[in-house]
Amino acid sequence: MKAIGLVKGPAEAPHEFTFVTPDSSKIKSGEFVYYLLGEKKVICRVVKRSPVRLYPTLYLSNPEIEPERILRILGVENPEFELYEVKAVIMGYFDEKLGFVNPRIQPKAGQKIYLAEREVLENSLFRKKVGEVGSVHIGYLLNREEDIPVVLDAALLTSEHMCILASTGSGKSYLAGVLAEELLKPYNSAALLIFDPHGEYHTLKEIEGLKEFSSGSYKVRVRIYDKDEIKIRLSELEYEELVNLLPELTDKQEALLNRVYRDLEGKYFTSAELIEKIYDVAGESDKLTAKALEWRITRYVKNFEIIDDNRHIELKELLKPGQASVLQLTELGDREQETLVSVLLKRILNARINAEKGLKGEKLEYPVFVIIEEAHRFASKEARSYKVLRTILSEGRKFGVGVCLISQRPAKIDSDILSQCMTQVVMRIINPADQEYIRKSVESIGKDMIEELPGLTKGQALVSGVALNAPVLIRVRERLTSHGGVSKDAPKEWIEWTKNYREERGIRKVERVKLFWDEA
Ligand SMILES: Nc1ncnc2c1ncn2[C@@H]1O[C@H](COP(=O)(O)OP(=O)(O)OP(=O)(O)O)[C@@H](O)[C@H]1O
Repeated sequence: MKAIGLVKGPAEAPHEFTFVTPDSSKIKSGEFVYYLLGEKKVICRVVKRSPVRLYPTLYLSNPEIEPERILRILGVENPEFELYEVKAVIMGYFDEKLGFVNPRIQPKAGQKIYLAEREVLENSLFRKKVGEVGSVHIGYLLNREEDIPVVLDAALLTSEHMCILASTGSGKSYLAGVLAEELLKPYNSAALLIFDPHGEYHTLKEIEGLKEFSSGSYKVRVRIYDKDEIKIRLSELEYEELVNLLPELTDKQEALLNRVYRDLEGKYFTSAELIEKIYDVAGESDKLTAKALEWRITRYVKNFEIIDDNRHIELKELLKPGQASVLQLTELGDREQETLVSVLLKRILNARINAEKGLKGEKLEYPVFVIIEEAHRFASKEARSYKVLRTILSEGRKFGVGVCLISQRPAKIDSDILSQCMTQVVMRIINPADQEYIRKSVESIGKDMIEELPGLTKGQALVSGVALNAPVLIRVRERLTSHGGVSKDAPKEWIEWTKNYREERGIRKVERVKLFWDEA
């Protein structure tokens, strides 16, 4: 146990203090240190480091001569000339039952500060150990060169919802892939659904051949659903969802459709039956309105390929423990995507409620976890899927429907929804409006932590919330499967395309015809 600094005194807030440390201790923001209170180690998080003594400018005037040499020439024994003042926030000593307990006693001036050892961090910051049942190993502590695993509690992560927020290209979907891998390990065996608007998650299929994902009778499965397999039944659409698909309805048409829908609610019907019912209810007096509705239903609803009279995705096929289902939305339009998310999530929530309450109807007997990429498109107030997402975020935990929202535009996600994500993973965010929005919507992220966000690089993140005991900065672990969202190498693809094009057409390099003067 080697001291790295000495306490200088209290800082602005009662739970903060400063200590002085030489540059060699390499203490950075986000690091964990402690002071002793009797036997107890009171753990503190470093939030700021500012220089108190630097080399005089004159010592730095010749790049060929190191300032330490000048000091030695001047007879200064200790070459640790640069000193830093570090602000630390007291988290408390760790108690197995209570978590961090703030002793409300500041360290005394001159008291020694120690760097928190690996064991101290592993036992206090995380609720789980790597490989334990219900553990999610997403990476390592950022500030340490040695690999200190960052492990989240899968139960809290999946039931209390989570979000991954970052500017584009920061590594959100890479991290979501790590999360999916962890949840599909035998010690979690999750029932996982991924809404994948950019086709980035098909590579998870590689899991099926990896030894890390099989144990005894456990065999993991990854199902990729493309456009042709994604179907929702017409009769599963709520009235508003159907109206949203039919542009420019007149008041009269809406009123007629509404009446028909009230009669059909909860029943299974085809588009022909819906149209027949419209004519029935309209009678002779409203035949023209019925005709206009028939025309719209035939033209617009039938145009949506995902809407089918009979077929729909079976929930029990889609969601099973030890299986990830990836819904590839790449070829679907925005309206189709939102309608799909809305209808499917509603069915999933109802199936969970039915199972938990022993009600009739479709049931899912186990909790499920849903990853939603591009969440700002589905969770903004204007989105068709907003209502169901808000319900799931506020009530889903009671019924075992957990959600992970991933977005590069957090400010577009409704704040009520975002504030229900109890574990937050925030990566590099440059836009100040997004930073401010996160600070306001996410309680556990303080101002000092927000300041870290622009300085993070690809694959680094701030993780906070219920799935661990204290916020930490991490570097994301390497994926076991390849990442499906790798940025395009355009020149490589252009060269490849040109080569194939020439080969397909038998275009060979034309040798220049030799002319008589070439011979000369
Ligand atoms: N932890 C990591 N280790 C190694 N490479 C990474 C890591 N995180 C991201 N990358 C690489 O960085 C690139 C961008 O990552 P990713 O696709 O996850 O970003 P993103 O935030 O999801 O971007 P977008 O918003 O555009 O979807 C990819 O090529 C990926 O392979």
